[in-house]
Amino acid sequence: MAKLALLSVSDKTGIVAFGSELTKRGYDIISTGGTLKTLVDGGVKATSVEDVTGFPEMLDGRVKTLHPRIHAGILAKRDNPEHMAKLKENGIRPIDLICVNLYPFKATIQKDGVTDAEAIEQIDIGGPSMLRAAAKNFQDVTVICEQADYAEFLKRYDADQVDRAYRRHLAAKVFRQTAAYDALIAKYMTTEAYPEKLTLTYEKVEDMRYGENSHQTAAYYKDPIPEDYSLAHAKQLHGKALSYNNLRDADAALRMIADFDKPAVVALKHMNPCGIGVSDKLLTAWNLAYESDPISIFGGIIALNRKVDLATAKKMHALFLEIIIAPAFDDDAYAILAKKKNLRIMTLDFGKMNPDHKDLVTVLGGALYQDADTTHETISDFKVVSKAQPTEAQLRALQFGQMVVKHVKSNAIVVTTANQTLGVGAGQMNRIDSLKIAVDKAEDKANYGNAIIASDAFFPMDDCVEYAAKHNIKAIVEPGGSIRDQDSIDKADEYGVALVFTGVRHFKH
Ligand SMILES: NC(=O)c1ncn([C@@H]2O[C@H](COP(=O)(O)O)[C@@H](O)[C@H]2O)c1NC=O
Repeated sequence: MAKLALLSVSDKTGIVAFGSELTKRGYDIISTGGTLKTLVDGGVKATSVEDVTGFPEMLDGRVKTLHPRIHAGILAKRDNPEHMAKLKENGIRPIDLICVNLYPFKATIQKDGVTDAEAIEQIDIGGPSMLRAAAKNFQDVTVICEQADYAEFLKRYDADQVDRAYRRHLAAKVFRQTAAYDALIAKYMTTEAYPEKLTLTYEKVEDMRYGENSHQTAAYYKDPIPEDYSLAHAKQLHGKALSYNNLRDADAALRMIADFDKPAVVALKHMNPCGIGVSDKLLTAWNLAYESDPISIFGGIIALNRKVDLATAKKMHALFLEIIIAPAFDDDAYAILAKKKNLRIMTLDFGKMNPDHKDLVTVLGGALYQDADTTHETISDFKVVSKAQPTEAQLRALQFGQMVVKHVKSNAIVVTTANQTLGVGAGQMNRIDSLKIAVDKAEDKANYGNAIIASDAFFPMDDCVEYAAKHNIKAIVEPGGSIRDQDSIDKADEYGVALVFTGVRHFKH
């Protein structure tokens, strides 16, 4: 008897050609309403599923293929005589090939103003049931859930290579696809922040040349429905493919620059800022960021939150940089930057971090899922705990400093003015070492006279205040909260330093 294929697809692209090729290879075809019409209109001979089940499609299409005549035909084990006898006894024909793609749930929930009823109606039930049944019975049934596999299947069929390994490969793909489909539905319906099962799903963007190091393999995946402000929306206009480290750095840069409304330039290395400048003009912001640390910026990632002009582009062109990302580039600015073959030039409409964004990190044997640190404190949140009161200018610098320090790996100390980082001390295992690094980088800078210090977490003892004061720092912002806060306050008073507490820690491990 001829082989039997069931075709039931929402996205009908390529289905006529595929159906036609199947019939040429001797397959009989059965199909659901819309697919059947497409096939027949396209000149492909096919029979209605209704004729097989003896039941009309009903309940607005909620029940079409959910019938034992279909599912027994898929699930029967061909080498099990009892199964085959049962099929015969009930006049059921084995189905050899299932080709299904599902209702467009993802596209539906992305539509503006979609109602709950519309979304729910696009939850496919019969399709996944057939796909899963066929995938379970891959020993005997071939299952195709992607148009990309139509041609490959035909090629293999002709070469007599539709073997068990290939069918298993197709079956595994089905379980990934239905799991991802259900994960999206679960996300749409779930109201809990931390449900009992975390069923996140990501779609592959590309295999990467390597991971964090050249001996590590890696691939890049994106959220199927990325947040508005995210790397997934960035467009690469020029340059080499982004590496694993590039993507992580670019992500860190986007998180940093989102905090600034005025023209800002973030220069970043290894996920830490090496220079941030803010001004009324982009070029001035660039100069401030560059002068923060002209050495570390070499090979850095630059994010700019305004359209890049020629003057700023020329400055950047003079350096070796890995990535430049901005909302747009003037034509002449782009032309000069694009002279560098390898420089990655990217655009992204900058915005604010989604306040509900959650970050996922893996640990051995599990994962941690938490709110992203999207807040920063403003002057109105500051509590002056020292006798000395910060000046207006110092308050603005303290605000800038504590906006920057939360983006620096802990233990983090930054020395800044109100619009420029002067020294960044990142990732040391004790706070005083971070402070020493930050001060050492800052001390010879022209603007050091206006410098303040910001710390991502409290000072466990008074040594940081003392060190800062001895290096001419006049104002410090830190969260407070140490049992020895009073020691730091006393030390600030001893040196006449203004000490401000925010009450909010910004660790970044
Ligand atoms: N309910 C069912 O029995 C059923 N069987 C197949 N489907 C889906 O119906 C779609 C194809 O429908 P049509 O051929 O009528 O355009 C496919 O996406 C397929 O996954 C069904 N629909 C949804 O659950």
